[in-house]
Amino acid sequence: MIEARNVTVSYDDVVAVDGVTLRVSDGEFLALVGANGSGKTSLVRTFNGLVAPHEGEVRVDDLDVGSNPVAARTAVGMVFQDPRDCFVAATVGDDVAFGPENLGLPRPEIRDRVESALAAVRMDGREAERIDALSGGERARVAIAGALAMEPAHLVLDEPFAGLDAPTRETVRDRLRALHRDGTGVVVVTHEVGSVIELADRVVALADGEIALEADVSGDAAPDPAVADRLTALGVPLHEHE
Ligand SMILES: Nc1ncnc2c1ncn2[C@@H]1O[C@H](COP(=O)(O)OP(=O)(O)OP(=O)(O)O)[C@@H](O)[C@H]1O
Repeated sequence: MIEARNVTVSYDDVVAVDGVTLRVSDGEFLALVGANGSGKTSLVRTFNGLVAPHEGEVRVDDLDVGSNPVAARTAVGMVFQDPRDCFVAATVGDDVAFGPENLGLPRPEIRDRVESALAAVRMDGREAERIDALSGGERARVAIAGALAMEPAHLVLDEPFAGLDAPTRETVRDRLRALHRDGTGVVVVTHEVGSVIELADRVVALADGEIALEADVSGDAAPDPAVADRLTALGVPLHEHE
């Protein structure tokens, strides 16, 4: 479980996250939504210690993240909005293998994980390609594959659909659906609610660093109209044209 208690994150005089308390259960699929600048990225970065809360605390599997950063990063895999800085190897295959190698897994298992993670983002068979020769969308896909290959208990993806073409979006969505079905906790940070609502158990919307809406949407073919109205009012309509 990921548990943020009364978390505040500030940058100089900007309060990005303002006293948020949020629990993400094991195996839960949470859509964390909100307009640009509402604090989504800052909040999730506290989940594995990339950002330290200025107030409050974050616990993962009942361990304080600040004092157990390695455990937190193993339990909570994160894919960034801008993956440019997160590559550690020159080629696609070596980059995706890096995390599993650090877990000390046997070679065949590493190979299987890399293959499966690359297939999930429609990059199968491209292990030997250089990352610096890939397009932005392809790099985003490799970043997702790198996190998938770690098979963390919780996977946090920050705007995972940005820059992906329609078939790849569908493939990534299918993989997230399958991961959730198999028990992985998934947190998708997005301002496109419509792209994840069918997959999610719960939607939490942030506005000005605070939780403005929390709604159970599991099993709903279409969310409650009141929830849809509220999301529109918060600047994150279910459908882009609203
Ligand atoms: N490194 C930083 N330094 C200064 N201010 C920052 C920094 N990161 C975020 N902020 C500010 O904190 C607030 C929340 O930003 P954050 O990126 O967490 O929100 P967000 O909901 O993820 O937004 P977006 O969808 O645009 O990524 C914004 O006002 C933003 O400008």
